[in-house]
Amino acid sequence: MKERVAIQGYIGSYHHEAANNYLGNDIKIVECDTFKTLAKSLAKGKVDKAIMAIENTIAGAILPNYALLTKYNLKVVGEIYLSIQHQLMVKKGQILEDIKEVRSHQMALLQCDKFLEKHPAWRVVNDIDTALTAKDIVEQELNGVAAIASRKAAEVYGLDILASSIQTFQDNFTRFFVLQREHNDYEDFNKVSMRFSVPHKSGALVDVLNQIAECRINMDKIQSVPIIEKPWEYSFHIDITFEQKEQYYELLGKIARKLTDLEILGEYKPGKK
Ligand SMILES: O=C(O)C(=O)C[C@]1(C(=O)O)C=C[C@@H](O)C=C1
Repeated sequence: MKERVAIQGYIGSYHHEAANNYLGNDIKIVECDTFKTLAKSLAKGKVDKAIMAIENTIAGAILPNYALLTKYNLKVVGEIYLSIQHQLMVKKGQILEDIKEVRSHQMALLQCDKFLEKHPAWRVVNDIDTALTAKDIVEQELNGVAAIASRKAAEVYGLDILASSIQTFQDNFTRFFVLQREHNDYEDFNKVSMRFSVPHKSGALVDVLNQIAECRINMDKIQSVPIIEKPWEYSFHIDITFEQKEQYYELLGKIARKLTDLEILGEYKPGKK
């Protein structure tokens, strides 16, 4: 049986492209309207894996997704870095002057902020997913409406591209997590994502960071995420890479007893940047 893989969005979305890049084409894609539905589908065993965008080089972190990892107890087994080149597309025959409204996923709209500023008269509408906006234009024969989506979406649904690579900065990348219900037992991992909180006292976070430096471990990212039950308190999500696993085990030995809620979200191989 083919592996069932949940994506946020529809066929032709960036999540779809990320899933195929990592897992190949011989998989069963399960389309989910929201990140929450995606997380729930995986937690309930309706799919084997899920692909979840976590951060973008222009628009930043997708903060609610960090909370979903914890809420649904999902594990990171890999990551994908995808170049995101947004295209402005319309129903065949429509021209730039016809456009009154532009639709896309919220993150895609954020990434095209500069381009949209040049067209202040356009109504900007958030939608579930980039590919769905393209699909709707064709299926509902919408005039005066443009979608911001991938070249793949324009091909799949048959739209005309009026402007290419309209993101604010040409080098635009989104990082996706590959998620499962259980940890993978990879032998040769050299990247780890973990979450912890520290006591509200001076130097508590610095102490953890110092231990990372002492083990000669590189911290790729730190993200603070609000703890909703404790207003103005935060948990920290960090990604670390190292050469030898021993460095990581040494770090765990040093910090585990100081942190009450250390959680390993995943041990995996870094994606190709
Ligand atoms: O709408 C899509 O096509 C998606 O796959 C979603 C998404 C995101 O969630 O960030 C994925 C990559 C891009 O950053 C823009 C949108």
